[in-house]
Amino acid sequence: DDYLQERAAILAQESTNFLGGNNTLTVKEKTVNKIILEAKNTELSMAYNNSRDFLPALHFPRSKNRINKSPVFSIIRKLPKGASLHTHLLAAASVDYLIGNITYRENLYGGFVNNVFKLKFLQSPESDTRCNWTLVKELRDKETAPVFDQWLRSLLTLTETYPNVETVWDKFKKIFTTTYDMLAYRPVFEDYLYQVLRELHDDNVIYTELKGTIMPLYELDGTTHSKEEFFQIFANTVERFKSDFPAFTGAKYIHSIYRGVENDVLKTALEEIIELRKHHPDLIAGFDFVGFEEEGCTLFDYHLLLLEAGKHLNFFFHAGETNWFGHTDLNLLDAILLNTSRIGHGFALVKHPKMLQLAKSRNIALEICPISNQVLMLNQDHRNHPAAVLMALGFPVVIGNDDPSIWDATGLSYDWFMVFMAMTPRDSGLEVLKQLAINSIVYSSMGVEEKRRSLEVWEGQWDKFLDEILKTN
Ligand SMILES: O=c1[nH]cnc2c1ncn2[C@@H]1O[C@H](CO)[C@@H](O)[C@H]1O
Ligand SMILES: [Zn+2]
Repeated sequence: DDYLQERAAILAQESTNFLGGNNTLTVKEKTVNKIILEAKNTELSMAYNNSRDFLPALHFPRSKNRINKSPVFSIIRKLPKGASLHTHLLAAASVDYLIGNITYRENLYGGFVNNVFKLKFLQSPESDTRCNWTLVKELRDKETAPVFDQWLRSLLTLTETYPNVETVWDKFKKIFTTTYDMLAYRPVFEDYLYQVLRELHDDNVIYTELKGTIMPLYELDGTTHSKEEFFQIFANTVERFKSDFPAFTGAKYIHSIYRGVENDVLKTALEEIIELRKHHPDLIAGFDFVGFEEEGCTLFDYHLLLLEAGKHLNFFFHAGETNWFGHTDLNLLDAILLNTSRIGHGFALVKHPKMLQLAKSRNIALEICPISNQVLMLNQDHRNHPAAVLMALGFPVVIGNDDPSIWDATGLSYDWFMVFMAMTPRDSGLEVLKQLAINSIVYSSMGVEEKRRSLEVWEGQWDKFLDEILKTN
């Protein structure tokens, strides 16, 4: 009797501590929860004795089509997920859109610059002398569209397996080199950003924070827009989207530069973004570094500049996106000491109990991007993702999609699926999903009024979602 009591008490304690474990569900939510748990348990049971069928254990490019058929996934697609707070603008729209729409536009040229294939809009191929440009239309006609488009797809995605982290990052970086100039063409940039928001909206996401860099947007005649104009165009596009889709509450920009720049370059970049933010306080949320974390500089290398800039600027640092212990992962410590608002990935955080405690007491949320971690080779099976431990501790976690374009994904639901199926216990259901959605709004950098409105919109969607699940099950 004592034994059973003690056993039950421990289990109860663990489930209360788990992310969302304190949520009490309404009667309606409890009914929906039953439906969700039944679907979850059916899928888990099928995989239990044959873990080859456990979709989160497979490489995403191989599991994607099967996930599309999963009943749990179809519920997650419909579920109002709140926000995506970790998305890189230049890898955020689906590759289908890039290839099927943008690369079919007039005046798009392709050519090899330093052995990397680049795409760019040009009025005449002579206007850029870095290589011999050929019209994409000619390349496509020569090879036939299916062959050429398949080649492009292989260039723009990471769907194979690679020997190690270094080789996968090499290919990953090249993808951005291939598309950068193409996306910096002003009319394309506007359509592209609109499409990014569209795909999130279609996936029942209402708000996002996009990590990007200030692109010198150009016109066909070669004129380029200023940094100020870049933000104006960005802001106008977001506003246009919001007026077309009133349920979408907004998008902000997180300025992101390569983590290997010299100190003087960083100093200028920080001063510049602080200045630009004064003109666009609602759009520019803050600052981050991007790039392979083992490469370039550590946050500690930059800490003096960052301490100063931190008086005027919020940080959203990628940190601890690594399997190493004792060097790269110390970026976590500096991110915390530099007062980061959230941590991107924090894959290594569980190895540092003191930092974990600090992050929790300072209410720093962790942006987890499971599919990114798998494709970029930090782990293979999502059941081994360290975020399961963090969620078990009740640590504030939010889900991001990082670079969905690169793994031929769209929206945020695939990452939610991995978290729900592989990182939460069998009997965790709607209470955890609800908390993940609420977290994404609470830990965003929206102002008080923006948050209030987003929560209100989300609550309306949530109620509709419950009704829809009840109606169709
Ligand atoms: O998860 C990530 N960690 C670090 N850098 C990243 C990640 N995802 C994308 N980028 C980097 O961001 C830039 C595009 O905005 C690219 O340079 C890409 O390498
Ligand atoms: Zn990232």
